[in-house]
Amino acid sequence: MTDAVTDPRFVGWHVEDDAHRAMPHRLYTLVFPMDSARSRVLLGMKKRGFGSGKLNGFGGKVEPAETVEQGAIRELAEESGLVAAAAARCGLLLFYFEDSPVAMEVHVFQAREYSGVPVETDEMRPEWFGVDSMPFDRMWADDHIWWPLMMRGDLFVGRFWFKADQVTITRSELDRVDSLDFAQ
Ligand SMILES: CNc1ncnc2c1ncn2[C@@H]1O[C@H](COP(=O)(O)OP(=O)(O)OP(=O)(O)O)[C@@H](O)[C@H]1O
Repeated sequence: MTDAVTDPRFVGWHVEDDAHRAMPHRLYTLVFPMDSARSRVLLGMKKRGFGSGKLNGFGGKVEPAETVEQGAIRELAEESGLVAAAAARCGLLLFYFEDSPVAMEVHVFQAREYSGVPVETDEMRPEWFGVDSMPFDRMWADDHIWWPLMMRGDLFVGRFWFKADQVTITRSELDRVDSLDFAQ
């Protein structure tokens, strides 16, 4: 596994305080395939592993030999069957769980053009939802907080502190940013 502390792709240090910057970070992607013509977004019901039972975008850990965007496109294909040539950066999320010494650095993307049709995989069961009727009660507790910014087209950076129950948020920060260019 990539050494999370020295991973040169880690960009959280641009927005973190000294204490959190010193934590090991693991990089993840989170991709939302958009169907703008019908104001829909594809979510997947996670069938196993971290976050199982929740609806979420598609994504996972970034592999050592790929860029974050390549990882986003790869996970989208693996988990949903959709093939995208590019993914647009929307935000950066940092998650701290009280029982974990490793911070999660999640790079959020939208896929606006893609080919293929959604297929159920071992990991995810895909389903379309209207962007104005999101099933936030079946998603991660942070999602409803930053979702409106993403829908407005604002770029954002969020930090969320979770209890070990993976439900309770004890502290949060969310900022609109002019650029995510540091997150290359
Ligand atoms: C805490 N609040 C959260 N809010 C919204 N999304 C969250 C999240 N916490 C994790 N996520 C996303 O959940 C996926 C986990 O990925 P995860 O299944 O662990 O990775 P990967 O597919 O590589 O796993 P395998 O080890 O191969 O099974 C990944 O998209 C990551 O961005």
